[in-house]
Amino acid sequence: MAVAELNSAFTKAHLHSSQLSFLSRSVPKHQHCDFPTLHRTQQHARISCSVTQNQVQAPAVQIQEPKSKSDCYGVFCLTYDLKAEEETKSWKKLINIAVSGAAGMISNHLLFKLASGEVFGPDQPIALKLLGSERSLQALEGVAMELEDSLFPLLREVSIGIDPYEVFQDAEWALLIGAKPRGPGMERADLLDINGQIFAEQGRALNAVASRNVKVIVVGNPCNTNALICMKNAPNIPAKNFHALTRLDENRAKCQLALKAGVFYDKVSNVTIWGNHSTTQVPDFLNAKIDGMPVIDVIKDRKWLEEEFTEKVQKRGGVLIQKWGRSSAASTAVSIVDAIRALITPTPKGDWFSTGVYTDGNPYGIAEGIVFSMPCRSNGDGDYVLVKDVIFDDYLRNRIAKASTEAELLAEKRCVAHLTGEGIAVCDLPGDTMLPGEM
Ligand SMILES: NC(=O)C1=CN([C@@H]2O[C@H](COP(=O)(O)OP(=O)(O)OC[C@H]3O[C@@H](n4cnc5c(N)ncnc54)[C@H](OP(=O)(O)O)[C@@H]3O)[C@@H](O)[C@H]2O)C=CC1
Ligand SMILES: O=C([O-])CC(=O)C(=O)O
Repeated sequence: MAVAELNSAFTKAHLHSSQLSFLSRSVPKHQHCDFPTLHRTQQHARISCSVTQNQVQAPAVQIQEPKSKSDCYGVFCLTYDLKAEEETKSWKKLINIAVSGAAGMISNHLLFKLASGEVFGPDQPIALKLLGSERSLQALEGVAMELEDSLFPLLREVSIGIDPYEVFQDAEWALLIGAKPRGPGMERADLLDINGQIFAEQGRALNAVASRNVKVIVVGNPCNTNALICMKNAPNIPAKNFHALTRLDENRAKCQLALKAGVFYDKVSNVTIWGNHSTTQVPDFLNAKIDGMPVIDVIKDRKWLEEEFTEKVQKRGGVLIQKWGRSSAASTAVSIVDAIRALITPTPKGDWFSTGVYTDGNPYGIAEGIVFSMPCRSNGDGDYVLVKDVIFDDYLRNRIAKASTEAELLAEKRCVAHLTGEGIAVCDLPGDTMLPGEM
């Protein structure tokens, strides 16, 4: 993209959105920025340019650099004065949000929700740090351009890059979406290994450069075991900060229960997804409620609950792929928003939410050392506790054991032992179970 074009787009976007007073601008006509970065902090806005490893970059010239950043190359750093901006006075401190697979389908929905303020709130400015690869870098520039053109006042910085050690710097949230999709004929063990390598590296990068209390939500499949690998490679970050996304499954379960009961879905609460984000997951109707009443007292069709409901939720992703020709993207982005909001707002009294978290110390007797979806509550500080007051009867216990979601995760863990530092991998996966999207 030409520099002049960039300047005009960034300047226009910023002036228009926040009525900034323009302080200084210095951009040589001859230079070209392939990987532009828009930075807008409370005091400054600047455009910078990240480079790939094999690119030659002109010497950096710093212009009123507010904080030291390796990706800001002076001539591309524009500085504005935001002090006059009344509306920012009540804003909170900027937070850094890293997103991998940022040029993918899910991100294409998610990034605009994050930037709009609907996730972290109307007084929370954000910086988006987008991770791509050589293959997606050009597309990522397109994503960044669309973000600029959206004139989001709360979006203060956008940076793109392909090195997780740069992109994850100071990240307070890491939304790890990028992963290789399972192709025809590919064994689950192969997928575990290929994607496991990605999440091992990203775990190491988070460990090295992210905020010490970064919250990590792993979306890329197989997300439970990817989250485990990421966590094991980031020993300096609390294990409980790592989540595997099962909120989409919870939302799917709520929808099916509402449909069967003939109520709007806001009446459905206390739905837990137990286990793996795969077709072995156990959607829990025993503890679920409709309008405050146990689901089993409202839907008096136990056979439907045990068989049809359960299978519908387990296979919903695959049915959608058959219809759409691609996997759930918009509803996944919505569920990531739900998952974040569940951690940053107090859980409504008596309710809970599902998320895949580390099992160590769990009160349900589930094997330790795996990432397993369980019911949680939060007081809104980004942390959570496991819910103790759930009915955990023989039906549920057997279902979790017999449907082998626990055995499956334990087998996946053995299969990636080489990536978690737990010895030599032994891959004895029980059957070739599937992701919800594979049928
Ligand atoms: N947990 C859940 O509930 C759900 C999880 N998912 C999972 O989320 C992930 C992303 O889905 P979606 O955004 O739709 O997928 P897309 O195919 O649109 O994007 C995936 C991104 O992954 C990155 N990627 C990383 N490694 C590879 C590789 N080896 N080959 C190809 N691409 C790679 C690519 O970005 P780049 O080149 O920049 O690395 C790509 O943009 C998938 O793993 C999917 O299975 C989907 C729905 C629900
Ligand atoms: O398998 C996939 O890629 C999609 C997926 O996870 C889902 O729809 O739940």
